[in-house]
Amino acid sequence: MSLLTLTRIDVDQGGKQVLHDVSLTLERGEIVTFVGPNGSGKSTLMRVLIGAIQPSRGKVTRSAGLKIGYVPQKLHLDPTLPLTVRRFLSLPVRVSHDKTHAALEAAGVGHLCDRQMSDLSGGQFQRVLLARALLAKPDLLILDEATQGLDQPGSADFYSQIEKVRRDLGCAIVMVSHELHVVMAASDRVICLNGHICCEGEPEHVASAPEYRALFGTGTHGALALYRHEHAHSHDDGCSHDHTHKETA
Ligand SMILES: Nc1ncnc2c1ncn2[C@@H]1O[C@H](COP(=O)(O)OP(=O)(O)OP(=O)(O)O)[C@@H](O)[C@H]1O
Repeated sequence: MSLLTLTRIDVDQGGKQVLHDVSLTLERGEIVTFVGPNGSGKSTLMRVLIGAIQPSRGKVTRSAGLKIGYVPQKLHLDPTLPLTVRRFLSLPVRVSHDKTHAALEAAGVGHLCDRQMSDLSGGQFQRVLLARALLAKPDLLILDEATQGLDQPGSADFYSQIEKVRRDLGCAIVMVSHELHVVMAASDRVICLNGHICCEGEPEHVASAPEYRALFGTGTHGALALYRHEHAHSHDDGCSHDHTHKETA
């Protein structure tokens, strides 16, 4: 059975229709990325998936007992507050040391357990937020522009960690991002949103679709092809994704 299905949903906000006639099925273990211009309804759709917004029309069907983990864009913590990573993960509900450690390991930051939250880099902080979302062992992990503010190598590393999370834990992953070339390379399916679903499919298919090109131009297609080439290469020799920086700068 599918994890979650949206059937012909509309969402009205502030007297305006933000989403129109959106239908979507999420399967176990797939990575789906939403792209779309500013104001195209991406965050609104994530809120519908989480259950924070009810659609005005249409139907949302969730599989029984579906567990969702959410990684926000950013989280502001008072920098003067002494708070270790371990304690942060135990707020508001106390979590065992083993579970904390397993979640941090899955997010690629097992070594940061005793560090102060205020000392973490942007990339480390987002991975701790990822670990927090993994604590509940979600079937579906939702990331809403989780790499905003990270530089390009930092984002590429973060998304390669996301692929690892999917491999290790088998959860489905839904992401929103503006970093088309980086995110698309990690996705099984890309959905281009502009108030409605303009086009969807495998990354190459969407990147060459006229609807996508009308919104984003043609520039990202070359970058995507390069990234995919480099990406495959990096698995072979074990080097990092840093070289994507020079390819796409
Ligand atoms: N609570 C609300 N009340 C009124 N309008 C809203 C509300 N939430 C969202 N909107 C409007 O809905 C539209 C879609 O917003 P949303 O944040 O979902 O877009 P987005 O694609 O995530 O944008 P961005 O890429 O800039 O983050 C925007 O025009 C926004 O102003």
